[in-house]
Amino acid sequence: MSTEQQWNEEQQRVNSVTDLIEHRITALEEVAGSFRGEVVEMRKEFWDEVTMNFSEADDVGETSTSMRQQSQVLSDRERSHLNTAAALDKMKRLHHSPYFGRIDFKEAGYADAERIYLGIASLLDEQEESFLIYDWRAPISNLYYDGAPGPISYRTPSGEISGEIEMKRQFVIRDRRIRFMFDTGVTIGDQLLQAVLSRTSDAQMKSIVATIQKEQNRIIRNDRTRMLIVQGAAGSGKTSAALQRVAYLLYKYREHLQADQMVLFSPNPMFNSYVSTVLPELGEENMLQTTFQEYLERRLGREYQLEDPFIQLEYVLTAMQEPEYDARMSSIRFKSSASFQKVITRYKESMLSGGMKFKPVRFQGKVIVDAEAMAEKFYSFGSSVKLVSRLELLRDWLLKELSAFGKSELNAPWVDQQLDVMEPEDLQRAYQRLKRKQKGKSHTFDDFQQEREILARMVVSDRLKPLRKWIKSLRFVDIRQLYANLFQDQAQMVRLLENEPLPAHWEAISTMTLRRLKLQELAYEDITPYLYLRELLLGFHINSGIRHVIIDEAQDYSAFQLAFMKRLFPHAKITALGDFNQAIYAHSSVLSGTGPLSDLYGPENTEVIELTRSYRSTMEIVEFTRGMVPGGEHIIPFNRSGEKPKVIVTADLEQHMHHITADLHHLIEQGYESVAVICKTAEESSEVHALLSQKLDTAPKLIKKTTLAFEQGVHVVPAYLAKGVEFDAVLIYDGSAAAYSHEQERKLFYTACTRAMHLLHVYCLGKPSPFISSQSEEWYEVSNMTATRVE
Ligand SMILES: Nc1ncnc2c1ncn2[C@@H]1O[C@H](COP(=O)(O)OP(=O)(O)OP(=O)(O)O)[C@@H](O)[C@H]1O
Repeated sequence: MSTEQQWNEEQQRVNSVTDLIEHRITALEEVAGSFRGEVVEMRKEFWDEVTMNFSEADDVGETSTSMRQQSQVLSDRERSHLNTAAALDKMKRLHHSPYFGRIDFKEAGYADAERIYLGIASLLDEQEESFLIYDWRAPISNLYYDGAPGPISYRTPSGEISGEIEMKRQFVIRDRRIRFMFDTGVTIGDQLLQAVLSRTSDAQMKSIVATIQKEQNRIIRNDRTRMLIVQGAAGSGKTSAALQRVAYLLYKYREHLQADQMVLFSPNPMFNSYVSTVLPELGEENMLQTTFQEYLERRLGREYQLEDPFIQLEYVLTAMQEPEYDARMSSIRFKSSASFQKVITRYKESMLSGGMKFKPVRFQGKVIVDAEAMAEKFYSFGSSVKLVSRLELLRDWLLKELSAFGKSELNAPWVDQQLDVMEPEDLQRAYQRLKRKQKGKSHTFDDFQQEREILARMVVSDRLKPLRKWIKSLRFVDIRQLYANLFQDQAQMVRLLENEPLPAHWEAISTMTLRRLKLQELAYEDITPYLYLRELLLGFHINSGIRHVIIDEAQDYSAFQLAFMKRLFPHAKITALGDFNQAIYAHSSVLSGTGPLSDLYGPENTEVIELTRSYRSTMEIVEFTRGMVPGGEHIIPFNRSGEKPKVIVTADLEQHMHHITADLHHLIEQGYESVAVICKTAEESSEVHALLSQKLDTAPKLIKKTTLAFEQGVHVVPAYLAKGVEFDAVLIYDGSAAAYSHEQERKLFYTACTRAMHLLHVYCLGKPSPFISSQSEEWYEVSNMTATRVE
């Protein structure tokens, strides 16, 4: 058959499938319209339909049954309405683009091959017997992603099916018309991928279902492993694969798994908005999205001023000249390590025999039970009783002591004073309370003495309430003092470290930690250990409803934090995605090989998948950036060409800004939709933003750590906040040796440069960074402007 004939035949199929979809849309719209009307009517009539009669006690029961039945009918109708709306939404999406792939599969034992068309949702024919379109997540669709033409098999719930793929075809169909169509081999359409990747970027991430690659498919469909680790080069599709994986799991386990049982940990709030449209685009609800910092804030933010990872990073990047710098670095490394976690675990064990610290129970400045008495009581319970049980026993004892204290205060002068100033409402409240307690028995304040006692008891009880709550929630354990103690007692720390050495600069670390604790502050590196100690002693908060945790940029979590997450989500499978070359924090973890991530659930429960092909950037950008990191030669660029990255060396700030501004003007004129000027720090970003705002017609957008939405246009952004996102063109504000030459800056520089999809210009105020100059000049073009004058 000629290509033209094939094209016509396929176009006819597109026509008839689209006709059917249109027909379904009309039918569904009718149903949806009538449902909507019905539900609105029912809501209005709700109170008429139910039998209302509250006059007699017996009728109350009848009325509530009637209301229950009526609200059941209403909620059934609403559910049907929602289902219809979802079906309609699915049809509309199919209408826009019904399918993107076809495979002809001849099952063993059958004479003819079946034509299988794949789309973002399935569609049955008019008789509801056979599939006109298969959902991309259906078992059979795996053949499309996984197999080349030839013999193959796939797994279904009822067993393995084998056969042969006779043909694999790709389409781009938009609004009833086939725009592209070609037959393809193993890799799904280099051609289509070329077309997709050459497009300009979007304010939102896109779904990649039509072009999922074989190795990405392994990530998406992996549903057995407890811990799935993906180590992937910058732009290799880790985040994309993770999101399609969520859609896949929601489809495969739709009977048991809901979107709110999955949570994504993102590097920053803006990233959340960037990825938030992918799942809805695939017809699924969004999973929960958060950042680790948000979680920490929720747990400790009321008690402490918490430093966030960005402030810590800014310190790491800018404070090299400060006297405490080396000590802080040593502190960050130590406190993020698995050894510090062990230290804290041993510390807790050691408290079985001594060392617990308590806060005295105080009332109006007066000590009711002092810390020594509490410790004495605590250790009187005997060594066989578990620590947490001892705390509970101590709590019960304290509550009794508090009751006794309350009784002894009934005649205290402050109570009299309170009684004197009692308002009539208070008296009324007291009376009501008494009545409730006595279960409706008639009661009057007939006896003055009795009345006073009742009111006094109420006054005392009200006043002691916060203290009772404080005791009940075990807040009498002095966690701050216990944490401080780790840094006050060097001999103890040496013991707890067992055979490991004290970290360098121990004394300075201690002083720094204690100083901040005193100010009610926790440095970022202290937050997780502090919380861990608290939870070890008072009991762990766990979230047992979550079934899947997806950690993006997993290399940015410390060993300690990862161990913490494991405890927090005891019933979840974990998907951790990251890139060790983008590990920009001082506490970062490695992803593959032996490391905290792979140790978390042990080798038998862990699978590591590596992605080495980079899709985001042009071949030239990948060739340039991969030279900056060790092992970069393993990163394979996707075959898409653009211009070589440019390195522009300038002599002074004026000249520097002049060239950057001219470049931005030019890029805007050329139609680049998203351009980023990437700076090193937040401070530098706001300075550059101010300068550019004066020079450009439309002020660029400054991205801060609090920025929530990612938009098109020109941005100024610190490198660490550009993590995970991408831009059509990237201008590095200053890639000079003065800005990037320390080893800890290498990965930040790499992360910044790899945000570029089509164009990368590195401006250098002075000599270029060694991460550039150590590379062969064949990978980039240099323009030295130092000798030219700005007009
Ligand atoms: N199979 C694919 N088909 C089409 N586009 C793809 C595919 N895989 C990745 N991409 C595109 O490549 C770009 C990078 O993908 P993504 O952001 O998921 O990579 P990443 O590995 O998370 O990157 P990084 O670690 O650098 O943040 C995105 O524009 C994405 O749409």
